Amino acid sequence: MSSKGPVIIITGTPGTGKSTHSQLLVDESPVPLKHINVGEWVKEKGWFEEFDEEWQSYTVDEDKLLDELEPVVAAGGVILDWHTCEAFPERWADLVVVLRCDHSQLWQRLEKRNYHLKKIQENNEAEIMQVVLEEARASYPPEIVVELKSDSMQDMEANIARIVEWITVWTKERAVNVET
Ligand SMILES: Nc1ncnc2c1ncn2[C@@H]1O[C@H](COP(=O)(O)OP(=O)(O)O)[C@@H](O)[C@H]1O
Repeated sequence: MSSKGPVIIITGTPGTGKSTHSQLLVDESPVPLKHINVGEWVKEKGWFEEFDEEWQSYTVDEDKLLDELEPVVAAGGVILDWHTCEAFPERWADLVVVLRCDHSQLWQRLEKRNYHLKKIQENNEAEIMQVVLEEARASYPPEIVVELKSDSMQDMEANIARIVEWITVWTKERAVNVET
């Protein structure tokens, strides 16, 4: 019997609901899951090379990040929550969830976060052009990439139920010990 839970990547444009979904999944998953907010992790550990004032973003030290994540991922039972997913090796992921959001809703969510206008525009355009979805599709096999709408609380509830169902089936198929 294996005790390894799945590795789930939750990705999407900032503000689409990755962290909120991840927290709910940690609470509702039938197997223990560890939520790694990769952006926060990078900042906490100082794994970035420079801060771009104009775009208010970091250039991440990806080699360092991947080295540190490798053993965490190998242990299984992880949610990787990040606005990009192409840096992660294909072999890591059991499921890749791409959250999508209506652009006017996204605009409001990012405004509430006090992002400056340029950053709101950049993210909103990326969402309209489905940049993260295309990136996920280019990086992982199509059967493990799932696009989910995250406009409302109802969407979120349905998404969580669906992912919990997926985890239940996945763990049963692999006879994962759910008692841990
Ligand atoms: N499906 C949803 N319906 C309503 N509000 C949502 C939904 N998903 C996220 N939110 C809200 O949008 C904001 C951004 O969510 P968050 O999970 O922090 O996004 P991300 O981690 O993708 O940046 C939060 O205030 C959250 O409560």
